[in-house]
Amino acid sequence: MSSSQLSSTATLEYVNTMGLIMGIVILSISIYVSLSRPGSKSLPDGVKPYSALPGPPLWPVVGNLPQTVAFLKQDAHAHHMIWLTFANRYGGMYRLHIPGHRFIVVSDPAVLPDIIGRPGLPKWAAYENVIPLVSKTKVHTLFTTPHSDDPMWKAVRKALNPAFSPDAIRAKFGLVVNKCEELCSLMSGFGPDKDMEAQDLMARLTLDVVLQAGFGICSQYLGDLQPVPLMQELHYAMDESFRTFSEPLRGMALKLMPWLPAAAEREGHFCRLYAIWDRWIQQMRARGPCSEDDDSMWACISRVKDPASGKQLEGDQLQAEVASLIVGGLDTTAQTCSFTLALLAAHPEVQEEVAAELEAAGLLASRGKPQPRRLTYADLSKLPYLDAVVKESMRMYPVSASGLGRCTREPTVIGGYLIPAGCDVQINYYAMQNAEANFGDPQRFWPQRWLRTASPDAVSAAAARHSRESLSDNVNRLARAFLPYSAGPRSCIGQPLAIMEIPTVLAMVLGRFKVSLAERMGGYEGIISGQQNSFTLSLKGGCWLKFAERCRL
Ligand code: HEM
Repeated sequence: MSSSQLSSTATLEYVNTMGLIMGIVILSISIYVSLSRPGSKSLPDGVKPYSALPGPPLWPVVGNLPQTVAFLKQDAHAHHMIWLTFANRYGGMYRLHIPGHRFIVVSDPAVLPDIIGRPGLPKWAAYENVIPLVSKTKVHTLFTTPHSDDPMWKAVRKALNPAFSPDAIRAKFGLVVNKCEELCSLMSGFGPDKDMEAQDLMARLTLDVVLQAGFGICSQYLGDLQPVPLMQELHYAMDESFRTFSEPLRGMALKLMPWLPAAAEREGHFCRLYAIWDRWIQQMRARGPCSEDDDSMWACISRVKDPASGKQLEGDQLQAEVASLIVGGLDTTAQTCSFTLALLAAHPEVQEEVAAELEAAGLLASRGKPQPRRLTYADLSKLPYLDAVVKESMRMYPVSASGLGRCTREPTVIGGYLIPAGCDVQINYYAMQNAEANFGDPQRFWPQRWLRTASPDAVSAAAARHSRESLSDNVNRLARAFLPYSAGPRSCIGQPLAIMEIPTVLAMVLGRFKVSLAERMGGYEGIISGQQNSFTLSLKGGCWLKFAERCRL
């Protein structure tokens, strides 16, 4: 490391440490002020004041110092686990005492209708951290627009619907199958002893699919295994944007001191990222206008007219919408596939259940049948156990772990409490889907809990507490606390593509290979301790797996 880099690192460390000390001083003052603030005087009947919300006492500092330090400094990527600990301790809606910041975390599904889709609750400011990933002029996109009554948001969402219609998704199925064939050949070539990093492989496959299916760009990232510039730049940018959020003083320091090597490095990465988006847009434009029956994402976006000017989207606005679709579909789908493979590798008995289901459908390779029949679109709806496995994996490791963030603009009743204006409200999907109140034995990877045909003794411990409820009610109750794609008007627009792509990848890979954890993962414990949350949930250090061909076992 050069001396200038060292001094840059030292400066940033100094700024962060000073920030921490200042934070503690400000915190102490604000705790004093907030404790001496009188409660709300007149409340509607049955509504409790904000101050009555349970929560960690004087969080973050007093009584929770280790977690505070972890959160503020070393391990901001682990905050989803802290939120879960608090959900189990303080219940389905609690507040955090953060200096100068009102913040509630919700994991009780009964409270969701008070938040999701409610007019007057815009997306919170944290979404703005996504903007620099997709736009150099910092324009809002479908994902970041705060209000769902925004005319531009409505126009883009409406225009994009055909790209995710059942017919459009079915039409892309063949492309996904071809990519999975390519993936299987690659795995077969590496042999059973090679450690393969599933997150990288899945991201390559997903990027090839979204670029080709959505934007007509025939990339070969899966085939050539060279570093993928978009993934390199995007992951740097995500990490950097996340740090701006978790270490605000670092972001400020980099802005105020552009001569620091770290600032120049940041600038270089973002320039390269924007150049990639630019290049792809030029490629798409070079193909000329789209035909009327083209329902690709690119064709749909190209048809959007700005409600204010009546003109088609262009420049950075167009590029940002395209980029946000690619970013939205990339790590989410890829990490879901890799978490599911890792969980199956760590639970061989569940993997064998999947194999039995695939075998019954003629989709499993074996010594006597090295080439199983080709997966069809119709097969996807006939694999209930695989579907339950995907649900269980998405329950335990929802890639959008931080869930949904909204902000109150005026005093608002949520979950029976009067929440003051200016409060950030988070439905933390990780906490909700792993909370003991919502799922029996939540730490157990147990796909059976999702099966309506499960035998009575397969009913979860939570269902046992509701002993008179039918299995079907049990599954419906679980589904209320399960929102990996979110819900309401701002739910995931790409869900139809993901729910076609994920089981296709899994059915084809598991039909050909037996998956096991590489030694370096350190067993199931390694999955639990390796999880990190920045924009999406992933495994720190990679998801290392081995793939042994079933026809050679
Ligand atoms: C496993 C796969 C996926 C998961 C778990 C997932 C999850 C989510 C969630 C939870 C949201 C709501 C976020 C919030 O309100 O904060 C969301 C929104 C969104 N997703 Fe996905 N997503 C997936 C795949 C995709 C794909 C394949 C695409 C596009 C190709 C996509 C594009 C988007 C966009 C554009 C939004 C913003 C929608 C709006 O606000 O109107 N996602 N996604």
